[in-house]
Amino acid sequence: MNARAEGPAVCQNTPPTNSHVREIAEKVAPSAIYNRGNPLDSERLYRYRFGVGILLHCLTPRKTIAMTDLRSYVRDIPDYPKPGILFRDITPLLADPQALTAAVDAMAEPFLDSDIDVVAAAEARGFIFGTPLAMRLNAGFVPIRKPGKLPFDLHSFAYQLEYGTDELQIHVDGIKPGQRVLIVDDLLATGGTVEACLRLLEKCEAKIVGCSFLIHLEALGGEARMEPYDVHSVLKYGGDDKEQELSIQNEMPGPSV
Ligand SMILES: O=P(O)(O)OC[C@H]1O[C@H](OP(=O)(O)OP(=O)(O)O)[C@H](O)[C@@H]1O
Ligand SMILES: Nc1ncnc2[nH]cnc12
Repeated sequence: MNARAEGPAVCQNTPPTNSHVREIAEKVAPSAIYNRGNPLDSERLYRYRFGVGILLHCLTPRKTIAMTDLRSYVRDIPDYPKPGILFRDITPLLADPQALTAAVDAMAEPFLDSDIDVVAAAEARGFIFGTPLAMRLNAGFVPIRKPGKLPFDLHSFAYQLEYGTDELQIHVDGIKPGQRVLIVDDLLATGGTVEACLRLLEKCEAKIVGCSFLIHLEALGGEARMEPYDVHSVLKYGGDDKEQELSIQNEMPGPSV
């Protein structure tokens, strides 16, 4: 019997009401809603709908993305933003729901049982991953920002680029002494950005549990600047293309990309 054709008009975009479900269920499987002759009460009806929902969720095939495939969502752009830089562009990965979920899951996985209180991340790309990781880890999120963006009292850390300096800031009350903090960023290159984050968190007297990156450009030696802290990265780009593998941070200061 085609219950949908003969039954009530159930809008595809809104959840069916209990009376819709009861009416359809009576036609499709009357035995499912009657127990020893008693009509299904609303609590049992709710449980029935909940159970069917869970079952359907578990049985629905979902696209999962292996780590090897995740790499294919990162696009290499030679000579951007300046000649000699091989830019690792994550926008295709961000645009794909499964790839984005797989990336966040893989970045969070080693820290699921680490009792993280707070995820800290530097703008702008760090924010993209920092917030969903905080939610995965049931932690708060604290932004680390470029000068002129945070309104309250600040800790600041200025750091050297090849030609010039840059600076990052955090609210003095962003992290309470002893809170367990995970640093998150999309990419580790020379380590200048994450080193600045570490120094700011040390000023807050945070307990730094580790750092999680989506991409690690290993040829640039950023890991050495992070000792003694634990580093986790999902996609490692080795030293084979050392000539081209440069951090945009080592170039003349220009507009942030
Ligand atoms: O290890 P490093 O040599 O410091 O390079 C890595 C940093 O470079 C990028 O940020 P960028 O400063 O370009 O800013 P954005 O996030 O605003 O794009 C990236 O998001 C990292 O934070
Ligand atoms: N090579 C690179 N590609 C993308 N983002 C970067 N940030 C620093 N270096 C980078």
